[in-house]
Amino acid sequence: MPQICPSILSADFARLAEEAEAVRGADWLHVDVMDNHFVPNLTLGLPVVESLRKATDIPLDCHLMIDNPDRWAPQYAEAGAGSVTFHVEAAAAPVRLARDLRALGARASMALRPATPIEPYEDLLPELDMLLIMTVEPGFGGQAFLDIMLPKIRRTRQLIDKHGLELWLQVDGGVSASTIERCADAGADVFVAGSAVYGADDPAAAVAALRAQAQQATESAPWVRHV
Ligand SMILES: O=C(CO)[C@@H](O)[C@H](O)COP(=O)(O)O
Repeated sequence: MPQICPSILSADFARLAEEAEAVRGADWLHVDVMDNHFVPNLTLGLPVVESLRKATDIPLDCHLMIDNPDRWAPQYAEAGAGSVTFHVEAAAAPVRLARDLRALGARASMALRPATPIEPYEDLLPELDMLLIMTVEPGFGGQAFLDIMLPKIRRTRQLIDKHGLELWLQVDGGVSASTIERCADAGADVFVAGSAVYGADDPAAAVAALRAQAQQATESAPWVRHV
């Protein structure tokens, strides 16, 4: 079943509790943490995650676009994030960090910028619960989807299948009604959508519609084994 994660980067930061309520039915609430070093934007941090955790039942999917995730990521797990994503380009010891996150009870997830290939990290995949392939340069919402990421999504799905892993494959950036089917067909099963959800008149209906589209595309996708 495809999962949809509305990104609160496109929400009204002055009304985050209401904005979480507006996407009831979403699988995860995607929380973009940016430090103005790893990416050229500054968003929110631990205190906001701690408050959001109390304000919504939707599990939090924290995407850390920050330097030194080895130091900070475990604190997001302790703050109640159900899933914590760090960037491999920023992590000093990604295996140790993934193990630390799992030990704290969070799902461990690793992200790749568009120019970072998956192949050097094949042996790390069993240490992860999710792999995030960025389909825009990280930093801002509302950017155009990078079609050139589709082969990387396909190759990653092949690696997941080759090793028989239960790893989720997430895509983030420019995911919308016009791109989600291509992502699902290539092998993604977890979809972050910011402007496509919060820019809609009815964000909860947009979540349901995106999930239905992804489900339909997944049913006929070449990577799905029908038993
Ligand atoms: O991480 C990021 C941007 O760096 C994303 O999570 C954006 O928030 C996605 O926004 P849309 O591209 O869906 O508008």
